[in-house]
Amino acid sequence: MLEVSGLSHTFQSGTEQSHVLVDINFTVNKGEIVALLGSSGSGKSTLLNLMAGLMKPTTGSILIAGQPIERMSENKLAEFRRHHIGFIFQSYELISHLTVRENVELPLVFQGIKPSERKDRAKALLAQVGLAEKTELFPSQLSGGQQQRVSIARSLITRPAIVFADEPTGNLDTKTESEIIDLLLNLNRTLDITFIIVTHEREVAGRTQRVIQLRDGKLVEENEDGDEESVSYADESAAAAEPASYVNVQAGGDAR
Ligand SMILES: Nc1ncnc2c1ncn2[C@@H]1O[C@H](COP(=O)(O)OP(=O)(O)OP(=O)(O)O)[C@@H](O)[C@H]1O
Repeated sequence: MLEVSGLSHTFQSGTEQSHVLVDINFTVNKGEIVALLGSSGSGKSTLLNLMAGLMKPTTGSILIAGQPIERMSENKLAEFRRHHIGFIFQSYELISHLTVRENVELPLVFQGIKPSERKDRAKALLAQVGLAEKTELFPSQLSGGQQQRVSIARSLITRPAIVFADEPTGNLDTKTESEIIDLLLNLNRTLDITFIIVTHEREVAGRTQRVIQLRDGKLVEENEDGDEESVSYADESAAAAEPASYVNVQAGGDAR
């Protein structure tokens, strides 16, 4: 489903080079739900942007559903993303003047699907995420957790091969976070869709089938047996307290 091989990424700012990702290799099978865990500056967003085809890697390859996305033209990539990749963002990214249902339908508008089918599919998915009663409301009339449910429904409406969720519970309280993770686990099981959840929270990562951990741009830990205890977090708090190793990055790079 997703195959990342020999992936490295270097940002260049003037004469400074920052090696943000170094020789990353992993495979995610169809129907898996995987947390991509790492502290701030570890390279999660860069890896996510590469896997989603939003940036080209310096070296290495990314296969999604057998297609090497790093070799695609911008147009082909945009088309590929529209059909095969779903996104869930920390800040929901809903359109405020569209209703909940219209927000969920939007990706199908771009695919030229006729209105009656769009409406049916959006309503079915909204029911599945627990919002059957809210379809004609506007996003501002919903709680944060409900807005994230809308965004989850929108990410699934095209029946994508894989969904990337970027800190999907980052703006939510602990109880709502847990409910949203329950929902993602449930959708993963019932729809057999592959999910990659980017997070810096070990509580979130601890709930997924598998954890891929990044530290300073390198893959440091893999847990494939679903056993939370076998994931080593020993250095995680120390790593979080350290400044990023790429502090020399200037101009254009946010040296965190
Ligand atoms: N466009 C860029 N130019 C230069 N350096 C960059 C650029 N984008 C990111 N970096 C650097 O790459 C490193 C990894 O950043 P990245 O955003 O991938 O980390 P992250 O794990 O997602 O962090 P966070 O959780 O804070 O979002 C950081 O040191 C960052 O400063």
